[in-house]
Amino acid sequence: MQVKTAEFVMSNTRVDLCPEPTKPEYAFIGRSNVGKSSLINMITNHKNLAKTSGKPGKTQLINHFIINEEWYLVDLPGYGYAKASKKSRAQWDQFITRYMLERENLLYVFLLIDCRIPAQKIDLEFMEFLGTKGIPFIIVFTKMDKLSGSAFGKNIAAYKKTLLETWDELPIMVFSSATAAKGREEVLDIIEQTNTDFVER
Ligand SMILES: Nc1nc2c(ncn2[C@@H]2O[C@H](COP(=O)(O)OP(=O)(O)OP(=O)(O)O)[C@@H](O)[C@H]2O)c(=O)[nH]1
Ligand SMILES: [Mg+2]
Repeated sequence: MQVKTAEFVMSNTRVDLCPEPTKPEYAFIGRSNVGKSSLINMITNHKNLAKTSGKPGKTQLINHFIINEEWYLVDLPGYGYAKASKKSRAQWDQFITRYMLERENLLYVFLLIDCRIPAQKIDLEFMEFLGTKGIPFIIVFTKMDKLSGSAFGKNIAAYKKTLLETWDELPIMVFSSATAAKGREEVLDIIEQTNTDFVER
């Protein structure tokens, strides 16, 4: 699939203020600094569509982008930022949980994992939350360019093993690098294949 147009629509913290849920939506979530905003830019081929930063905690709101005037990509704030205050963590929990549960046009969540880091409790718990609520998700391993092929293979094998301790089968997985433009076609293919599942309620 080709990305012909990609435009910013709006930012907010409230589901009821998001765009009308009349088009399929795909959200990007994961720990702060994992590369959510960078991946959105890479996929859409727009350098600065989503704001990125070397410092964790850059994205703070629910950001909607419309692609080809047909579907939404949503950049979300990350979780697990050690320096975030208790209050801001509680706020994150509240509005992200609401978004996940109430956003009726949300088709898939892309859950990003840094391929260099061993399985983290916070990510596994978030997957469990999605599983319990029946929200379909895809794992995207990020920053592949930062590891050699053998270290990467070893880390992914260990991650799969951890997942199989709780899940009967592995979710779909995509391996990506925003700097090396890897994983773009895979993500776009998933979107193309699932777009048609959308039924307006
Ligand atoms: N080498 C490399 N660096 C990356 C990649 N993806 C993101 N980065 C870098 O990682 C940092 C964080 O990227 P962001 O895209 O802002 O991360 P985020 O998940 O949106 O972070 P928050 O909005 O703070 O939750 C930036 O310095 C990016 O340049 C990648 O695939 N490879
Ligand atoms: Mg971000």
